[in-house]
Amino acid sequence: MAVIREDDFVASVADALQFISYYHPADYIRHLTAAYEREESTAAKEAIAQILVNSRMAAIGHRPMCQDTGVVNAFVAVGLEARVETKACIEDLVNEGARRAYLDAGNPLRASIVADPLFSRGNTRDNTPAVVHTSVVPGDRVTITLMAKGGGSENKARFAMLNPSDSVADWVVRTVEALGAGWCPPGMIGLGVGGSADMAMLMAKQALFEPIDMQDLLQRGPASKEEELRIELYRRINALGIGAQGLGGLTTVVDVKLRTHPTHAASMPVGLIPQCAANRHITFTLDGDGPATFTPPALADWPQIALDRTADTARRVDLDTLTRAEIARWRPGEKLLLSGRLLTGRDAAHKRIADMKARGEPLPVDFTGRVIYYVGPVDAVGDEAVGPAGPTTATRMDKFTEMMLAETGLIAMIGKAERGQEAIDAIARHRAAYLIAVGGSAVLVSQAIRQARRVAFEDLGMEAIYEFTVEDMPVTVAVDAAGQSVHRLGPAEWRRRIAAAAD
Ligand SMILES: O=C(O)C[C@H](O)C(=O)O
Repeated sequence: MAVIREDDFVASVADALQFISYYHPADYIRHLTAAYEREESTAAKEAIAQILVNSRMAAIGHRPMCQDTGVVNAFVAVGLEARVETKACIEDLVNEGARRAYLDAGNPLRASIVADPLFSRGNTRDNTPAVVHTSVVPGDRVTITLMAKGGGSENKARFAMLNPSDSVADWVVRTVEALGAGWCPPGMIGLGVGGSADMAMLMAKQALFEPIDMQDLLQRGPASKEEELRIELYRRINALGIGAQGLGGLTTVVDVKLRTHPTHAASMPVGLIPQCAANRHITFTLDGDGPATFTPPALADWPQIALDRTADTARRVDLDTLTRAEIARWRPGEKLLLSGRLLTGRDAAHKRIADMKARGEPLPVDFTGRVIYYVGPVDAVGDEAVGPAGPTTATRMDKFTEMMLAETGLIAMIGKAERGQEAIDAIARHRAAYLIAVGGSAVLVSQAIRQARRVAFEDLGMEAIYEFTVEDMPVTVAVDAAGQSVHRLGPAEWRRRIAAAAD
């Protein structure tokens, strides 16, 4: 009987979570590189290039590839003949491993979990608790699959109870079309079909652990009806033209993964979970022979890409003297290099600002003439000004946009993904602008941040308001002062082009 020591279990979970925070799986890099080489849309190609360069920087620097270091999902399969030498339960062991990994002094990961989700939503400060699923299997080993799942892609999980005669493919394509870009394409779509409502969602999550092999599948051809469906969905989703970061382009998904299970004759449960560019998961086995070890990928797995950072192709912007007149000259799709000071703020800060305004209280920060960056950064280590600090989904801030522009003096915003009509109307009304940085390129973005200091709402942890001083921070104009949106123009154009090429 294999005897697994408690500390080997905990240390293996901690090491694995550290490992996946900075190493992308090789299959994702290979498929993303193929997408980069194929991409014809300039904006989408640049976004994929940034994700690949960022991935290499994270691997070299051992810093998180994305500032959203995720919620820990653990699937623990305990062999009936294995013995884990502990008085704790499996969930506690996973949580202890997560705590160690997220509080690691050399590479602290971001604490994103809030307790009491309905009311106080206080940050637990160590990213626990994890979501733990335990099963009992034959054998004398313990096999653990860990995933650190980002909030932006998890937010776009969907479920439908279809009729048995309905087309699952049509539902999936319609659903992905409506997701927008908050899940940070290009990535994968995990599907679970059958079982019960809860099982379909679980299978959709587990499908994302399977190897990414769409390029091989396309080459060898389908060997089953499931593989035929995967190819159909891969082609139809990419034909939507959504593209990297929703900018319009050829690749929205690099693969579609599928699990199925027998179901009731009356039912067709379908779960859909997208996986963003921060594709972090790993499986290892404990056999009583010490903690698990993890083999780093070879740097040769990453393509060598030089990003275009010359001022010839980008407008330089001084944030400290920025005026509405200057903002009015920006055009959708234009590249900007920002220098100077900006403020940060995301979900919890916006809610608190709105509540304070409603109560007539003065704000602790003056937003007049300022630009806000929607971000929750990772804490700094060594000589970093701040840790990885990529954008968060701006769409969640839409409902606060009119208030921020009308009542605080704010003149522009930076985030990722599309804005809804409510926010676009507010932007046009106030002659403001919305800029985007590339989601999933957090290390790269943080290179432009020279100084960072918390200026308000310290109790919100990573959701506090910071002031960043940036130098040549690359962004793209996503909604201009006239209310034109690249997230509408780009996908519409690439959908047309892809359809024309198919005729
Ligand atoms: O929490 C974040 O930093 C980002 C989030 O995962 C998002 O994609 O909106």
